[in-house]
Amino acid sequence: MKIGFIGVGSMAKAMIRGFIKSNQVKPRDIFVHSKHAENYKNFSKDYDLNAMDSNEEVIDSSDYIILAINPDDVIDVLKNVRDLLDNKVLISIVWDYDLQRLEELTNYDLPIMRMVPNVNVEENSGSIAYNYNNNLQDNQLSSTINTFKLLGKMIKVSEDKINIAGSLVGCTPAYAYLFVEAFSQIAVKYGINKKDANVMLTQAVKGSMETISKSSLSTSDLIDNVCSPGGSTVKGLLALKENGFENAIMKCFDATQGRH
Ligand SMILES: NC(=O)C1=CN([C@@H]2O[C@H](COP(=O)(O)OP(=O)(O)OC[C@H]3O[C@@H](n4cnc5c(N)ncnc54)[C@H](OP(=O)(O)O)[C@@H]3O)[C@@H](O)[C@H]2O)C=CC1
Ligand SMILES: O=C(O)[C@@H]1CCC=N1
Repeated sequence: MKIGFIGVGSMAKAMIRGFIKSNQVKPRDIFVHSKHAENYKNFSKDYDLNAMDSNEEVIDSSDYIILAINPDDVIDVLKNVRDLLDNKVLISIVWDYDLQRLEELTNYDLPIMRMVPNVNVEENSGSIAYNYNNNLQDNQLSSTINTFKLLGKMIKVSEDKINIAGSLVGCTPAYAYLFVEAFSQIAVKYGINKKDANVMLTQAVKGSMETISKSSLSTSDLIDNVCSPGGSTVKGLLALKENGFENAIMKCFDATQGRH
């Protein structure tokens, strides 16, 4: 499968690194272009990709085109390439651009898949919420899913829920990093060096996520299991609640749902 990237920013780079780490996608089957030559040419050289001189050339060389640009650039970019997309599959990772808008900006026959990935795709442990329009053929769907499964878990979501799923999938890594960063800073205050604190915290968080995904217990039961009666955990938990942890999470999530 020849994969083209229009835009080679943080997310495209994470996807490309994930594809290469999987050993299932050859660097020479990846074609890239972005706005600034110094950005995409250096990256392309580092990974032995095909650096193309224009978005048009990316499309010409690829079967599956990943639109990996920011929402404000979509209208201009698609205006210039919409007539070149015949017989291609467009995969958009653009935040808050629904399938209907993408169809309006291209042509109504184009197979389009919409995805919200997260940066963990770089380590092949990402998640990708996705949906697609009716123009996508079964073989296009299965080959896309088989390829993107290399990057992590694929989760099909209806169009009316994809922004909500997108916040859960796409934004959460930053909050998880902040959670670890906040605890590691306090560990430094108590005299543990940050590197050791990060090792301990990362393993504790990773193990907890593993437990959530494998256990038959609900998350609230799992919390209860950690809280020994009269113990430290419940005191910490109540301190979190008293200081607005859950309210802060709610505000955080609401903020991610603001339209651009
Ligand atoms: N970062 C994340 O974790 C996630 C991001 N997304 C979505 O993915 C999209 C990209 O995000 P992200 O990678 O973080 O953003 P970046 O700002 O890092 O990357 C944007 C890319 O778009 C390129 N670009 C801008 N104009 C053009 C153009 N005319 N032609 C070709 N390329 C162009 C830029 O080029 P150059 O580098 O040369 O300046 C850059 O490579 C966004 O819509 C975002 O919402 C979705 C889920 C998660
Ligand atoms: O911050 C953003 O808008 C993008 C979408 C999800 C993660 N990064």
